[in-house]
Amino acid sequence: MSDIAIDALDKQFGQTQVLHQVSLAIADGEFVAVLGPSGCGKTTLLRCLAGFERLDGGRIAIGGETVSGPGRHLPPEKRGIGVVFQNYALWPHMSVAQNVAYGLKIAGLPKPDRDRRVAHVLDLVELGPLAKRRPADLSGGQRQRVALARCLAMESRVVLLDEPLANLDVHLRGTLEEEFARFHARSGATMFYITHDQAEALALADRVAVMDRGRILQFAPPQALFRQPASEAVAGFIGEGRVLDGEHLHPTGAGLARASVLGHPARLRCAPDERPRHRARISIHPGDLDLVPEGTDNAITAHVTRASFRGAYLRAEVMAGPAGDVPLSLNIAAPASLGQGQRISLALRDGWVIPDTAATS
Ligand SMILES: Nc1ncnc2c1ncn2[C@@H]1O[C@H](COP(=O)(O)OP(=O)(O)OP(=O)(O)O)[C@@H](O)[C@H]1O
Repeated sequence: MSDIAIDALDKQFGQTQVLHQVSLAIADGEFVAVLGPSGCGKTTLLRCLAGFERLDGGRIAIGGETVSGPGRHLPPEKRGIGVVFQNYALWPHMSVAQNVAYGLKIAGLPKPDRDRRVAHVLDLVELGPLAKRRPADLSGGQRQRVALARCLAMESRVVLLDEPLANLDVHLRGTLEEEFARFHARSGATMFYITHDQAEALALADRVAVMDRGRILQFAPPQALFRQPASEAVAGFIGEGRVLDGEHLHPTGAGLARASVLGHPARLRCAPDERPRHRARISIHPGDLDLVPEGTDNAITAHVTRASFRGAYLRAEVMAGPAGDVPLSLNIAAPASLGQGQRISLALRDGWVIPDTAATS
């Protein structure tokens, strides 16, 4: 088993606390992405997990065995972990096959077994014909696959990936995202994937840990982060989210509620234990707003500040609400045309009442 239990992890560099009470319970074989802005502590968390850093507090267990904790620090090579770094950390003087075989050689696997396993994993990542090439003669994507082949060859049950797609072009990123998904399906390994790119995190992971300033804000499946953000910070961070004021919130049962948003009644989703309150904060996304004919009942009025052509749809930035001072974005299916300054009417189709964590029960 290679489940990972991170419990109340603290880490500081000098006087600076970089990780605060980080706890994550990751299931065996799960694909977890850690998403957060630059400097929030993602790489430090990965390095703690890999054993490159010692903890200042808390505990990490892999497959039930404590690898870091009070009085214990298992060295990186004893953790059964494969790491794919941003630069892939390939040996420049070794061929593709030698790079993949290196760990097996150190582990003492006899040469015939080694050769067999290397040939097999190079086939899996479709690099068999390039086995004799040096890393310098490979594309970024091919180097990436060598790094993955190395994890496959070592049969790592846990694979840590540190921004593996950074520095690659958009087309290659798409192809390699599929590569990771295939690698995960094939190996069944527990994957821990660091990124600051939310599209990547949401597309790949079973669950995403959203991190900010050394703390985990929410750890949930991509859909839940998008549809039920736990806080304003997550709501504003995921999927071009906007947070609006709601008034006179009335839960109506079954996770639904009514409230006044931008001066008009709205039907919203909420937590099942949500209570009536005067004020609430509402999470919405561009897809929750529809253009409706002028004069539609309860429509929100807005004026267009910018409209841009995006191929399949038109993207509109508008100012909405009774005072025309609330910025919103929406996507309108093509063909459509909107001009700057044009007055439009909108309907709010969906929204999520952000739970009031300060509420007393
Ligand atoms: N060895 C170190 N000594 C001192 N400070 C460090 C050290 N390593 C990281 N830090 C600091 O810890 C904080 C978190 O860094 P970390 O690299 O974990 O962030 P990150 O989220 O991975 O950022 P990025 O996405 O830019 O790589 C930063 O403020 C960084 O400057």
